[in-house]
Formats: sequence, C-alpha cells, structure tokens
Amino acid sequence: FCQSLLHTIFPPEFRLLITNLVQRFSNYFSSFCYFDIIEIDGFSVNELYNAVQIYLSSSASVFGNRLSLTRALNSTTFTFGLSNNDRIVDTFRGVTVWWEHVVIQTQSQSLSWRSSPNEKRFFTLRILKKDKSVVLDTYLDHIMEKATELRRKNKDRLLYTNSHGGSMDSRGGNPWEAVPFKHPSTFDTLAMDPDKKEMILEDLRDFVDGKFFYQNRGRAWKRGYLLYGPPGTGKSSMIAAMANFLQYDIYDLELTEVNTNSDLRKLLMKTTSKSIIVIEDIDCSANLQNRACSKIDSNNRDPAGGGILKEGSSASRSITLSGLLNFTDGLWSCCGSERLFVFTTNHIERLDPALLRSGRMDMHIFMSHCTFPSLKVLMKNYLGWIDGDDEDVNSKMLLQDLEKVICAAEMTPADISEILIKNRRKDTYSAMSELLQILKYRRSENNNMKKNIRVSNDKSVEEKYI
Ligand SMILES: Nc1ncnc2c1ncn2[C@@H]1O[C@H](COP(=O)(O)OP(=O)(O)OP(=O)(O)O)[C@@H](O)[C@H]1O
Ligand SMILES: [Mg+2]
Repeated sequence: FCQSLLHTIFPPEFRLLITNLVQRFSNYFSSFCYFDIIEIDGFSVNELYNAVQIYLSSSASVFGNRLSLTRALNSTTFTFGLSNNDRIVDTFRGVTVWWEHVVIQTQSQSLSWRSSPNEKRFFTLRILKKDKSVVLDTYLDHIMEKATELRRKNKDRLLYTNSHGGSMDSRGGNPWEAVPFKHPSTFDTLAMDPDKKEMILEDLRDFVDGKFFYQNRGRAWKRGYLLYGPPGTGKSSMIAAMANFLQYDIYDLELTEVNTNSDLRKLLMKTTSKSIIVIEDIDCSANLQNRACSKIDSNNRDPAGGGILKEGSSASRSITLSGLLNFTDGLWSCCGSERLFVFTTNHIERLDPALLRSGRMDMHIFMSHCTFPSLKVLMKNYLGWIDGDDEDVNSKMLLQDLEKVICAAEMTPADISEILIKNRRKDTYSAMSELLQILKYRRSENNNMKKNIRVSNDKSVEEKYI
C-alpha cells in the first residue's frame, strides 16, 4: 500500500530518496547487521565465498535436512553444502550467527560466445550489531583457517621427490615432483612395542597442538625424529604411519641428487607447512662424517685421510654436513612451520654427533627385531588373529612357545610378515605352527653362529699366547 502510494504521489528521484531514508531509519533501529559474500567479485572468484562454503559443509552435514552433495577432483570425501536459499545457524565463542545461501536467477545480458553463468550466488551473514567486532576480527579468520584445514583433509595427500636435484625445472617452477600418497601403513598395523608406540603418538599429538607453545618459547615449530635399526624393521612404514596419522604430505629428499648447499636450501624453501621431510639412509646419502671433513681440499682429497675422491663421488659434491645441519636447524629451517624432519639409518654409530643432538633429532627411535608384542600385531594383520580368543589348551601353548623363541630368533618384522603372507590361507593354528618351526630353526642357527664366533675368538687368543 505504501509502495503504491509512493508511486502515485512522488516522482522517481524522490521515491529513491525516501526508500533510502526508510532503509537507513530501519537499519538504525535494527539490532542486526548483514554482510553479503558474493561468489564472483568482479571477474575473480571470492576466496571467502569458497571458504565459507567449505566451512559450512562441516556443520551442514550435521544439521541440514536438504543438502547439496559434491565430490571434487582429487578429493577423498564428499562435500555437503547448503542448498539454494537455505539457512543455517552457527555459533562461535558464544556468538550466534545466521547464514543464508542466496541464489538469484539473472537474465543473460547479451548473446556472447562465452557462456556466462545466469545465477548470482552469495552467502548472507546476519549477526547482532554488538557482535560485529568478534565476527570481523576473529570469526572470518577462523573460517579461512578451518576451510584450509578441511581442504587439506579432503584432498589426496602427496609424496614429493626431488628428481631434478635442487634446481628449478625448465618451467622455472617447483624442484619437487609429486604423486598421490597412498601408503596404507598406520600405527594400528605397525608392529612395535605398545608403550613405545603410545609414546610416539603422544609426542606427535603434542607437536600438532604445540603452535603457541613453540611460539611462546621462541622455537621454530618443527621436530626431528631419527629412526634407526636393522633393515626391514619398519622405519619407512613408520614414516608412512606418521603421515597418515597427521594427514601430512611427505617430501622424500634424495640427498645424492642435490649438488650444492644452496640447492638444498631452495628445496627446503619450496616445502609446505604440515609436511614430513624425509631423508632415508642418511649414512649412505652423502659423506657427512663431521663438519670439518666434509669440505674438500684443493687436491680433491678426502680430508678424513682417505684417498683422492673420484670425480662425481658423493663427497666431491659441495653439499656439506654443515649445509645439512643448517637445513634442519638453521635460520632457513623455520621458513615454514609445523614440519617434521625424519631421518632413517641402519647404522646410527656412523652419524656425526652434531646431527644427532636434541633440537635437530629430538627423538631417537630404535626399530628392533620382532618382539612378542610386535608378533601379535603381525598375526592380527595377516591372520586375523585376535588376542584372548585362543580358548583351547593347544593354542595357548603354541602362543607361549612363540613367546619363548621369538627374541632369540632375531627375525625382522619384514621376515615374519613374509612367512605369514605365505601361510595366510591356512587356518590360524597351522600358520602359527609353521611360524614356530621357522623361528626355532633360526634360533638354533643363531646359537650355532654365536658358538662358532666364540670358538674362533678363543683360538685367536690361544694363537696369540703360543
Ligand atoms: N614394524 C613393522 N610393522 C609392520 N610391518 C612391518 C614392520 N617392519 C617391516 N614391516 C613390513 O616389511 C616391509 C619392509 O618394511 P620397511 O620398508 O618399513 O623397513 P625399513 O626398516 O624401512 O627397511 P630398510 O632399512 O631396508 O629401509 C614393509 O612393507 C612392511 O610390510
Ligand atoms: Mg626403509
């Protein structure tokens, strides 16, 4: 009625003025304010619109009755979204906000060769005026952060490798090449002492939650792990389990491909946060005995006392131990945050103490030969054996026998996995009996070998005296 009255009485310019005035007047007395977050801002996509969409998808899946469902390329999960013109309420630090997803059909303006979208989409955020500062100062940042986290969670994680050394590729881009990371190892399938496993998990949880702890103590938000032990004890499997647990990408650094310290630095600068930087078999990767000897003298002679180094050998490259130390602990190491450095070796005694000190390698984890608790995990993995399910006396005795021989057999989890894979079609009891025979055989072999060593040692002592 008011509108038609306006139309008949007032001229158009005057009508606009009055409408504006009424709007201002009602805005002045309303306790709400509104923000429109438009999908396309001019010609570019509004990042905040995408972030809100992802952010709301997490709560929409819980509260919504009618939702849109999408699955993006390279995504591992489905994404829920608000349907057109649907609403949702969210709360943040005690503040309630109302979201509406508005879709307006627009008419195509011209006949052009480019198909233009004929929908205008935006989110409207309605908040109480008194909450404006909370929303603008922290809520929107919280949405952006949460969206980045969800995006990372839903995306395939990547395994990077430096196939071009540290130099930029011909396209001037990233020195790292990536493939989707699909390793299925988890802490559940990892065979190791349960206490040790829990200690590592606790350490990883602490690290992830430690943003403010590290910041307040003036430390770079990074942590170093050294995994050492015989081949086949699960060092690489542990790295995969860590990445799967933390949902991090992995940068597998092939040190022998890197020619100079500056290339090493470039590689480091191109890694992202929330990642694990891995150097496998660090003792074989380069000549890194100590800081001084890693420098090559003018005659290309190994300063540690060795002969002249062959051209192109790892030591004749100019990557040095101090370069590697700076990589893990120097000023450059904090150019990103929330990163783990994991080094593996079969021979910890060959590593320079500088590399092992806390702050560089904060945790030294020994991956041992298979123990009884590890064996239980492997039997669960490969035979579907469940602890406590062995009711009959024979099975219980078999289990006790396995416990007695497992340590003396000195077999790695990789060896035992192979035996269990071969016998996985047999029933659990037969597979375990087969394993017991092999363990007993390995134990007696080990005992004989130790005896022979003792005899030869005794003989050499006798010869010395004669
Ligand atoms: N602790 C373990 N838990 C579960 N599986 C294991 C474990 N150790 C070894 N395996 C099995 O053995 C295979 C080889 O293990 P992995 O590559 O992790 O050993 P590694 O310690 O890295 O050996 P290397 O020192 O030769 O690199 C894995 O594919 C896995 O199936
Ligand atoms: Mg390995």
